Amino acid sequence: MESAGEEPAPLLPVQELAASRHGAGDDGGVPSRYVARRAHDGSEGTPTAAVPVIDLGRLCQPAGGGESADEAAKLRAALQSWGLFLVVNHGIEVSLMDAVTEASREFFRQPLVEKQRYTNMVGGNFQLEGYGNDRVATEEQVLDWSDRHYLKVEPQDERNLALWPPCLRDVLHEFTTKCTTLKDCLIPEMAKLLELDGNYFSNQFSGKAETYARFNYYPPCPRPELVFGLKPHTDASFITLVMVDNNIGGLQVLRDGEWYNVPNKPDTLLVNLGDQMEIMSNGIFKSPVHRVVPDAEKERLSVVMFYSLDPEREIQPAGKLIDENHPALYKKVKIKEYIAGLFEYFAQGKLVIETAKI
Ligand SMILES: O=C(O)CCC(=O)C(=O)O
Ligand SMILES: [Fe+2]
Repeated sequence: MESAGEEPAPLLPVQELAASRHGAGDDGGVPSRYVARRAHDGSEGTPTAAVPVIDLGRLCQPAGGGESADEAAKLRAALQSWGLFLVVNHGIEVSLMDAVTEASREFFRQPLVEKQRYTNMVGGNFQLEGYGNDRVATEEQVLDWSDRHYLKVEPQDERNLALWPPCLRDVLHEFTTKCTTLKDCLIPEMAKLLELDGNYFSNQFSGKAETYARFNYYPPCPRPELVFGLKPHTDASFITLVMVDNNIGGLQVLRDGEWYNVPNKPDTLLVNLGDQMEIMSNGIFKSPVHRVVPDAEKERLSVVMFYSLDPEREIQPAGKLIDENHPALYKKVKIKEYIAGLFEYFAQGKLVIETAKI
């Protein structure tokens, strides 16, 4: 047994683990620490989510007009139902998206010793940034069937370039710039849907607002129905952009107690709302619970950009959305403390948004 407060030893990356297992036994060689659920929990018949596809060029036309109103109506439906949507005509060249995915693949394909140069375990202590797995707090914690590389990309002067592998540097810089333009275009449209000033949310993003990039790698798993690539969670961000390897599904979203597959559409980006938006919109917009299931045969990669407000900022439901018929549903929370809470709750398989509810 571990003594209280002592962290268990770091784990082998799942990529290495997957490569060393050969499907022996009932559990296909999946170690018990990764077994999150019983087989046959109904995931075979998972329906597909009818996730709206939003044309960003039409949505963000400077003069507004009919086409833009159509897209805005679709956006409203998306934000009030699934909490996520796909974006086309998003202004990011397919060649850049492919280059980022390829660079990520190249990073994970390197020998372990190369990747360990960017490890998130420094002197036996877990660091948020870097390559590895999530923090392991207890022996009982159910582990996810994935590895990741996690980097702060904004503010630019807070980048820890020593953790940026050469193969990712230029493409990640360019991708961040493009994703931030996309986010800056989307967020005013969301404010307008709530009848808030168009700049209401944008004004909350100061120069200290933080963006993290997360490169997820999900190796094939001999028994995908027993594990999660990522456990069910909501994102603690304001908004998240996800680029998924074109050919492999696996992302699922929870709605009214039922899981749905999120469809894959080549060259699109997926946008999902985070808890910061749910809180500030007083729950009108939802931060969806989602999870990832690995594939039995194929590896899966995703690149995720988490846009968050300044860690020192406190947020609460927008005053204009509160009146006697619409009481505040969430407490005031400090971003920094909320995000720290996310990692703690995620490790325990719980949702941090519950702590913010009144
Ligand atoms: O890999 C994906 O499709 C989603 C990843 C995700 O939800 C996350 O990194 O928070
Ligand atoms: Fe997520």
